[in-house]
Amino acid sequence: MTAAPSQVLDRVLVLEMVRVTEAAAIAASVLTGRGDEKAADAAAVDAMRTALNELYMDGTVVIGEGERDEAPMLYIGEKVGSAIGTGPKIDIALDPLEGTTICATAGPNSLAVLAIADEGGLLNAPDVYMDKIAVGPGYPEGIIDLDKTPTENITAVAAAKGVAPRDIIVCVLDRPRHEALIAELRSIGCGVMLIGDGDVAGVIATTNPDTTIDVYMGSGGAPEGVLACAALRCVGGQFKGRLLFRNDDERARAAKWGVTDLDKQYDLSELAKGDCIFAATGVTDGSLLAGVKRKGGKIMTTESVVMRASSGTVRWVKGEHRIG
Ligand SMILES: O=P(O)(O)OC[C@H]1O[C@](O)(COP(=O)(O)O)[C@@H](O)[C@@H]1O
Repeated sequence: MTAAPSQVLDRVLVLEMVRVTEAAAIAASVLTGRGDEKAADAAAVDAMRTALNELYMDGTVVIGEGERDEAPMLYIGEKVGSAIGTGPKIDIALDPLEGTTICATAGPNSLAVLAIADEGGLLNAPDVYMDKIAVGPGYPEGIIDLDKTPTENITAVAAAKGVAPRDIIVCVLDRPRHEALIAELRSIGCGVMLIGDGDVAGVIATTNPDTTIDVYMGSGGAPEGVLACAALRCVGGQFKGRLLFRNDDERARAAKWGVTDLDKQYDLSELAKGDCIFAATGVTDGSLLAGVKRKGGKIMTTESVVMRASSGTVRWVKGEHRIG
């Protein structure tokens, strides 16, 4: 699926996005493996906010660290950029440290992540769970459907790939709530790759044959779902998501951010629509990106990816940063 180029998302911003995720990743990396999730997250948030405020834009955080009363920085609705009120109006979805526990325990696949789109381009997903299913590019449109059972989805994907269900690898977050899903997938012979955290990387992994992951399934954060969709818009693939609510408070939160149909099955193009840019920098090593490394005493190396939906361009960026 392609998108018409936005008149607002300046080409310059494509590369500037990397500076922002690099800054967050470097700040978090200093606390990798220190067992302090909050400190690592706070460092990433602070660095990302500072870097965002240097960009020429009138930015609005639509997916961020939470609501204003619970998150002092990068809260939903916060204005960022150096040209508030005058610059191009841009919506921002961000997760300065996706996989806080991974970072705190030096596990794989923690990332600093950012997506931008024209105003209104990203679903203002509340901080609730989302049921998700994703596949990479190359499958017939509509092959995955949350209204179908896991067995039906896997059978369809396997048939389209020309293999048996036992040849399909499904990535699932390792959570007690997924016990029945995992059991069903194993009962039809699928390989289930369990991940401890980090489903943005899990969804994106379906687009990279090297990971061997064919399908992503299960529930995770709704904001992470929108971020993953921004990436899939750029590199191809399909995604379906449905918000999951545990109580009336969560339903009210969704309504507050303009979500009217609470049971809707969202398509990729509704979660991230139009032109968008996605950027990520690895904090720890993972299937998508290498993590931040210290090279000698005063140099940090980073690996990032930045991509744009309208052009389909994917840039892999290696950075060397001199630190004080
Ligand atoms: O841990 P839960 O409650 O199952 O939530 C799943 C979500 O948590 C994560 O694994 C990590 O999120 P954080 O970075 O906020 O810790 C996400 O990738 C995923 O969407």
